[in-house]
Amino acid sequence: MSGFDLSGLTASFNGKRVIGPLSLTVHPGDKVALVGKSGAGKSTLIRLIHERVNRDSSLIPQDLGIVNALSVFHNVFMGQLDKHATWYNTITLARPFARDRAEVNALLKSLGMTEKLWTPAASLSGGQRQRVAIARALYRNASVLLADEPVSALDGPMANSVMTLLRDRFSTSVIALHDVELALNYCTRIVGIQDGQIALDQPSANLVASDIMFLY
Ligand SMILES: Nc1ncnc2c1ncn2[C@@H]1O[C@H](COP(=O)(O)OP(=O)(O)OP(=O)(O)O)[C@@H](O)[C@H]1O
Repeated sequence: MSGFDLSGLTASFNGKRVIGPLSLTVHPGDKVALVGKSGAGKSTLIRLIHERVNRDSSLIPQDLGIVNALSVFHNVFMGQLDKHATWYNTITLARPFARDRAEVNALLKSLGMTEKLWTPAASLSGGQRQRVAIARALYRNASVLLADEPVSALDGPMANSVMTLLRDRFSTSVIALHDVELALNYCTRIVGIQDGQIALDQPSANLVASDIMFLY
């Protein structure tokens, strides 16, 4: 699966509706940026989409989901935990296989983090932790990327290099982004969220940054 057609998406907290009901169709090859002001419902929508497409997606959540007690290697390896037998995962915990070490190392190299393979995640910086979550999503290699502010802790050049990597590695994606320029440069479709509803849905090619500002 690389596209999806979801309807009846709703979320409420304490009896207050924060998303929907809304429908979202994502075609194979769509690279969707979710934009909108803080609290508009972007993270909630990413979570709702993930609940529906789950195993077919690579997820980068806003809280990253990093396990501090584990090494960088093991955090990245978790991206494929459900693809291996239990015995394989158990052996990997103590003594990772050379093929997996090489694959994870290559991913970390593309993210400028080779020397951190065996570092405990607890001792990483915020930007390094974010890159571990990105490496985990790349390692999972699902057909769809769902990401919530995946480059918010990275400096400008690194943010651009990671967005290029994600664009090239995932043909279909939905990425919540607060940086409108990144959204326009790296995504093919802009979906604007306002008060839990879709207030804008246009190809990026038809838009400039000022067209999106009414959402903020
Ligand atoms: N666990 C929760 N309990 C109560 N309210 C919540 C919870 N999670 C989100 N909300 C509320 O739902 C609304 C949408 O939140 P959400 O995190 O989806 O927004 P967002 O667009 O991703 O914001 P940001 O850009 O700041 O991350 C907000 O009003 C928020 O306060």
